[in-house]
Amino acid sequence: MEKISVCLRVRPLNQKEINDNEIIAWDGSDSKIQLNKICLKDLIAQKKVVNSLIYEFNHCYGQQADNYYLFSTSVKQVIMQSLDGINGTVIMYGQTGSGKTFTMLGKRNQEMLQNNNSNIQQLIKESFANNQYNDVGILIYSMMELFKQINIDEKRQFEIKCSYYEIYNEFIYDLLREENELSEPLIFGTDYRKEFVIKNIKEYNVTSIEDVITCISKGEKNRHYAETILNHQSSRSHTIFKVLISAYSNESEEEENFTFSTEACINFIDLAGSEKISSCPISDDVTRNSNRKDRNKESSAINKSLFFLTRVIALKTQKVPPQHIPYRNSTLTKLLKSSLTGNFKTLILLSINPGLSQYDQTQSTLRFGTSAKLVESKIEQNVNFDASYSNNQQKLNQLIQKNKQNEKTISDQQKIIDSLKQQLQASNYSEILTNLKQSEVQLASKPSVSQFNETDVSLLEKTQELNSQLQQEMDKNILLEKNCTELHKRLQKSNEQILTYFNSHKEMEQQIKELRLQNEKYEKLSQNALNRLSCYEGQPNFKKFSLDELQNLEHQIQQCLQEIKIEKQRRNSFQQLNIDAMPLFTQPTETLRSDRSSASQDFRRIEEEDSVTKSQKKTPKKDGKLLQPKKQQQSYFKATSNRLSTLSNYENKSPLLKKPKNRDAQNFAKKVQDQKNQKPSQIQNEYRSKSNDSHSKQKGAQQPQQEQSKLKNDIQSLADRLYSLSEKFQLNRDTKVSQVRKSTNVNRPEIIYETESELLGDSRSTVHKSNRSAIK
Ligand SMILES: Nc1ncnc2c1ncn2[C@@H]1O[C@H](COP(=O)(O)OP(=O)(O)OP(=O)(O)O)[C@@H](O)[C@H]1O
Repeated sequence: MEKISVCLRVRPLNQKEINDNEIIAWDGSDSKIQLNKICLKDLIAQKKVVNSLIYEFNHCYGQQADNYYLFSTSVKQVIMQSLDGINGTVIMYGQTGSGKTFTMLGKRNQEMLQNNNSNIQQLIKESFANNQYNDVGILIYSMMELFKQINIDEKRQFEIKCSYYEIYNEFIYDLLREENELSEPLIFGTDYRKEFVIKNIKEYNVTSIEDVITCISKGEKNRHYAETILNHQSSRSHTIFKVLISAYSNESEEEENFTFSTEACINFIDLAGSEKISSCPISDDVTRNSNRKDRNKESSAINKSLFFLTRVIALKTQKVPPQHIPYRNSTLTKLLKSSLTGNFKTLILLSINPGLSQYDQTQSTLRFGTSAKLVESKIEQNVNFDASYSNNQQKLNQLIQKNKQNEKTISDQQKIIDSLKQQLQASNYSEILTNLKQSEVQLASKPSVSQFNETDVSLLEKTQELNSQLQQEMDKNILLEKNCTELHKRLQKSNEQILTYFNSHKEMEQQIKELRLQNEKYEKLSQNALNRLSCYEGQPNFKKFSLDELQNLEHQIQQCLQEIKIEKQRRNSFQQLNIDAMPLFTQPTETLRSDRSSASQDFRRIEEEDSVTKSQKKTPKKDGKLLQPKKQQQSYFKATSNRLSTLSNYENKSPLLKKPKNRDAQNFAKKVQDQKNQKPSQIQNEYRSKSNDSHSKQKGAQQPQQEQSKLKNDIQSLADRLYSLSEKFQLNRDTKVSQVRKSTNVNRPEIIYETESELLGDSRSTVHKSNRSAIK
């Protein structure tokens, strides 16, 4: 047993109610609703309530909830179960103007139906696009869902039928009938289960949502509306939109030889307003234009039916329900009997106006809902095993019809043959003969009546089978096409990737080529080195190295080379210094020369003076230079002659210094360098002595010129630096070479020198070599 679901929807206040300063009386949550504190106080003061009442339902939808949300959270499950043969009923209950029709049909759909505009697809599209889910009602959303599920179900075939009728003044009217038949009320009968059924109601086959809209549209036109003050378009009848869903399984149960099928119906019931007549005043216009008696009659019929509905529910929910429940008291209860007694999944949607002024009506709706939710029903699946039989019966009828047609064709053909035969007997026309033959052939190709009966059934089955196979193949084809396009896309992507890989592969090949060349070069180098190394293999101290040792050795050599390189750079800078210093070297030579000539002149003059002094025995003149004492003169003479001899000595030893002043500076520097490389210490000494000589001569000559002394100083410092650097350079070299020798135990300077020049790319390896030997 399953309890009836009861949900509540609270509509927002409309503009008129806002203008009238209507107060919202109710606070709702997910499943509960209660009077808010301010209104509760008021009502307690008015002695309408004693304390707060909390009403609880399956779901409470607030003012913001829309139709689609309501459908998806409550109605959808009823629809889904109907596809499996479980009946369903969705009942809208509430006072007039509380939003029952709004929920059932939707805001814009309602207008659309009244304006003969049936572009439902457009409306649905727009409502989804604009998030206006109140434009369409739960009925359309349900039917949409139904068709959606049917279309994706491959194992079953469905047949959907719709009927639309109303209970007006306790009479049932078929809303889908033509206008002239509308006034004829329908009557009740009972089916084999003793359930009430409406006789002769029209059922329309529907295959799309458009078909459904056509039905509703037709019904809405015929529906009885009347204007009340509470609601401009108040429904004055209970309307029922009934949907019959029959499902046939495609897979027959071999053993039992029947086709499994289910049947279910869903009733969408929009009840008329549940208000009391007293609280439902009729507008003046209506009073003027129509019969007030009619309106009262309508209202009393509505109220009566709703009263009996409430009563039935109350009886059913008693602790011990009475054996007899008076369903027959009203048309509505008769109709709802099956929905309330069992085998129906029933959902009651209560709608309320939240205004304080509508408190009594709302309270009555809430009470109805509270008792309704206690009603239990036994839900079972409606399985119809007879459906296969009726289905087969239908097929048989079709075959019989076909046979009849074929029989007629055969008899027609026979008649033609007979007439042709007669013609043939009358004359021997070949044309007639051929016609006859053709007719006979045609006739032979047609199955006989008896044959037809047997073969046609199997043919039909085969055709169906082939059709389904064809469908399957087509589906497969579509799938394959999809896969193909997908694969094609992937292939394109892969091609692009291959192209990029190809390009990078090309680049890498080029790089590999270059690396190979380098490798070859290095291999050659290492081969050369190995060859040279092999020369030493025979030597007694030769030791074979492990890879680590060789690597270590190589590292040391690299370090040594690095230092050599630095020394080289230093030497280059010395060269540059030499070039810069060249004019300084040439200058003192010239000065020395002039010194020598002036000194020899002085010497001669002193000798002359000496001889004159000797002969005349006179005191020397007072002009300084010539008035020196003899001792001084002698020592000066001695010093000068010493200096001169040193200079000439120096000139003999260093012919380069004798070179004229305009000699090419570069050449000079180079040769100085060469000389320095050969005998650095000797040259340095010479420079020193030269410098000293020059200094002392200048002193002796008493020609203290500042410039000259500065130049001399410069030369001296340069010479010193050159000397020390050259010494240092030699020392470094020797130390390194001896270190390497020590570490390798082999005396093989050639290897180092050659490797150095090869690795540094120095074309002057021979110079280094010779230099090295010189240094050694
Ligand atoms: N949830 C809602 N949001 C906005 N407007 C609503 C809502 N519910 C109802 N309305 C408006 O309230 C008015 C009355 O609604 P509706 O006609 O659906 O009431 P009803 O309960 O069907 O009344 P009756 O029983 O008299 O037919 C309509 O103008 C409708 O647009």
